[in-house]
Parts: sequence; C-alpha cells; structure tokens
Amino acid sequence: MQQLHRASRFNRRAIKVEQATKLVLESVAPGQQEMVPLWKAGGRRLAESLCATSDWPPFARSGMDGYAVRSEDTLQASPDSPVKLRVLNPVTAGGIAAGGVELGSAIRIMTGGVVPCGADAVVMLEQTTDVLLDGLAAVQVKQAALPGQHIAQPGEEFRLGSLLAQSGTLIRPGHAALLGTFGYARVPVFTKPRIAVIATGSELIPVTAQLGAGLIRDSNSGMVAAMIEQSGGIPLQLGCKVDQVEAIVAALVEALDQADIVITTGGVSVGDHDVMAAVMRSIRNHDHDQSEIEASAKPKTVGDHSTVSLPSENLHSSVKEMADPFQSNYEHSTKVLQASLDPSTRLLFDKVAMRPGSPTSAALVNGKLLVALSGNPGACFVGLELFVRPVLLRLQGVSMEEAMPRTVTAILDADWDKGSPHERFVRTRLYTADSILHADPLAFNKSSMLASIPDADGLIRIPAGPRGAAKGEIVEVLLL
Ligand SMILES: Nc1nc2c(c(=O)[nH]1)N[C@H]1C(S)=C(S)[C@@H](COP(=O)(O)OP(=O)(O)OC[C@H]3O[C@@H](n4cnc5c(N)ncnc54)[C@H](O)[C@@H]3O)O[C@H]1N2
Ligand code: MOO
Repeated sequence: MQQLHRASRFNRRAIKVEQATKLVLESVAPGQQEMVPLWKAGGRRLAESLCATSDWPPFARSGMDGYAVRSEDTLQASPDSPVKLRVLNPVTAGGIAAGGVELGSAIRIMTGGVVPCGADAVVMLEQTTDVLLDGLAAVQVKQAALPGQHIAQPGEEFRLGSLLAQSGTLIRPGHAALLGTFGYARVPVFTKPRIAVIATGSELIPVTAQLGAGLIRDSNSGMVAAMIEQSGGIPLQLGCKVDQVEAIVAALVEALDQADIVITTGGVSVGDHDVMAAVMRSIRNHDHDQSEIEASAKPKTVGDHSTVSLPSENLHSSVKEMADPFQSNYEHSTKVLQASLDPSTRLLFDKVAMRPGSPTSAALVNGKLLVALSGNPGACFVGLELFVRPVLLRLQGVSMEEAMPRTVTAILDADWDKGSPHERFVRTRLYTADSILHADPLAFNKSSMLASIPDADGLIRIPAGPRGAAKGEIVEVLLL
C-alpha cells in the first residue's frame, strides 16, 4: 500500500504550457461589474463598450487665437500687398460671435472658439496687424489663408455613436479624457477580483519576524500580492501555513469562501511534506471518483479526462500518505476537505512541461480556480506570469487571446547551453542597440533564486531539447 502511495506522487502527466494556460483561462469568466466615478476609473477595466455621445468636436473650433476669415478674401494677400478686412463684432461671452463673417470682413476669435458662419479659415494673430479702414477697426493680412486653416471640423475626430473603448479595456489617462469629453461621469467597470494568497511551508516566517535556524521569510506572498495589485485584483493575505494538512485545508476552505480564486505557493513537489501536492491528488481522485459515477451513466470518449489512468485511492488515503501521524489530525482534515468539495471539483493539471515550475498545479474547486504555484521564488514568478496574470485579466473582461502574455523576438546575447526535457523560461533584461532588440539573460536565474526577478523585463522561451540556445540566435521573449 505504501508503495502505491509513493508511486502516486510521481504519477503526474506534464501538459504543455499553452494547454495549461487554456485550461485556467477556460475555468474563469469575466466577473461582476460596478459603476465608479470617472475620477476613480483609472487603472480599472471597462465592463461595457462605450460610444461617442455626440460628434467631436461638436462645432467648428478655432485652433489658434486670431481672426476668422473667408479664405477667398485673402487670396491676393502678400507681405507687399496685404489685404485689409473690416473687423466685425467681437466674439461674445461663451465664445460665440453675434453674427457671421461677411465679404471683406474678419471676426476676432480665441483658441477653442466657435468659428463664425461664413468663415472657413483662421489667421494667427501674429500674422496680422490691427489697422483702420475708413476710420473703423480693421485687420491687415499678409498671406493667403488656406481653406480650413486652423479649424477643427465638427465630427472630425469622432462621429456620434462611434466606439470609444471596448469592454475589457484598461482605462488609461487618455481613455479617462475621452470618457469625460462624452459625459461619462460614472463608468461601468469590472469589480476587482479578490484573490486569496496562502504560502505553505513550515520553514516560512512572516516578513516581520527575525530569522532563526532553518527559517526564511515568506517572500512569495508579497510577490504574489504585488502581481495581483498590478493586474487589478485585490489580494487577500491568509499568511504562511505550516505543512500540516489541517492548517492548509482550513486555510483553503476559508480562502474558497472569501475569494474569487485561490493561489497557494509551495508544497507541490514530491517531498514528504508537500501538502498541496497531496491536496491535488485528493482532488484528482475525487475527480476520478466523480468520473466513475458519470461513466456508469455515459460511455467514456477518447481524450476524456476520466480516461487518464489513476490509482484509485480515496481522498483519505492520499492525504494520509503525506501526513505525519504525529503532527496532524488528518482524519478530521480529510473530512473537512471532502465535505467541502462539490461534484464539479476537478483537477486541471498537476504538472506542466516547463522549467522552472514544472510541479505547478491547478484545479477547479467548487467552481473556483485554485492555482498551486511552486514555492521556489523563480518558479513561483514564472507561474504567476504564465497562469495567474492571464486569469486576472480574463476576470476583468479581457479576451482569451489578449489575456495571454505578449511576445517579441530578440537576439540572444549569451549562450544558454543548458538543455531541458521541458521548455525553459529564462529571466532576461531587454535592451535595444542599433534598432535591434537584444535579450541579455540575467545572472542568478535558478528556480530557487530571487536576485534576477526584479530586474527581468521578459522571459526568454527556450525550446525543449538537449541544446539550449546559442548566442546570436533569435529567441521568443514573453514581455513582463
Ligand atoms: N525529488 C524531487 N525533488 C524536487 C522535485 C522533483 O521533481 N523531485 N522538483 C523540484 C522542483 S523542479 C521544484 S520547482 C521544487 C518545487 O517545490 P515546491 O513547489 O513543492 O516548493 P517547496 O518545496 O515548498 O519549496 C521550494 C523552495 O522554495 C522555498 N519557498 C517556499 N515557499 C516560499 C515562500 N513563500 N517564500 C520564499 N521561499 C519559499 C522553500 O523554502 C524551498 O527552498 O521542488 C524540487 N524538488
Ligand atoms: O520546475 Mo523547478 O521550478 O525547475 O525548479
């Protein structure tokens, strides 16, 4: 029996990164929406596509301080032979002229003012001289004005009803300006997804604590929280939990209750205390049991998740397998976990064909996504970028395609001669030289290392194989 349990730890089938990303993205849908004042909408995601409520500009607008003229009146104007135009009634309060521009006349106008009817050009103040004509106010123009000169035509930027921004758009300052222009004082946005964060590991202490023998501070929680904030979510910190089933199950139950999705870090590998791996096995077996129930009602199809061969151990034994009988009331914890799983609960994956982060796992638990990231900071970071950020964007209305990381190609600056059976994501600096983008892999790139994470501009994607990649090769880089 013990052998079977041991074997089940290694019975994990790696799926490709794209497939894993697709699975997590398909398991979430854009969330609720709310109205927020425009001045608080910056950085949020639009929940509806919004359109222009009028033409813009709404009237012919002067782009300069000067005189509104009829261009044909100025056709013969030159420095040697300036044209004199009578100055008619000045623009009234509100910037609207009382009358129009008539033959041989001009009206003084300010930047942004309504171009009076009859005028089809504005001459800049600097290019005019105030003079008298028959004792009355006049202006002298020394150059022919082109029709339309310094006038913004009504509707030239937007027509009534034209699209301003699509649902899912990140509201940047420019969008806020547009929305204000068209009278959107309150803006429909997606509610911020609430993401529970649990760090697992008995070696972890809170950031506030003093280091002790064998202890390290929990750096993943802060990193995950920062990524959540950066991607428009609200992190709910549940803190670090010791590698005991009941502590972690209790935290998961609380997290699933409070949050839209749950992220854990650590404990996903094959170690004796890797509790999240045991939880995932429990879910896999629960899923398997469900599949068997469903299979009795309908025939299995090829490629069906339920056809993956799994050891048929139950939730109890799989949790028991990793639990230290001296540390943990696993019977009770098992029941708590089991009682909290509904029939829709299923494992999405428990291994990804990538380095770092191959043990990264995900499940749908009671309709909520649970992503179990690796504890190694480098692997945790890559998992966040590949799986968590896209999910956060999707929850805020971004399309599946646009939620995926953006990629560029760059010239590799140094040999990466480490081959791998799985594709590898290498933290890199990006820079441009002679208009060519270069990827300069950062030092301290191991999964367990932190130092390169803050400096990374991208992740070089090195295909699986014995060779790695050579200096000068063109490589694909995921932008961070
Ligand atoms: N026998 C095997 N051992 C390991 C395998 C394997 O296939 N066979 N896989 C290795 C790989 S690859 C990885 S990646 C790690 C994954 O380990 P876990 O995700 O289970 O993470 P832990 O064991 O809990 O921790 C790994 C490492 O990271 C540190 N850590 C964990 N949490 C935090 C945190 N919140 N803040 C900072 N640092 C954290 C932890 O102390 C460990 O040093 O497993 C390999 N082993
Ligand atoms: O998959 Mo692990 O993250 O290589 O080190």
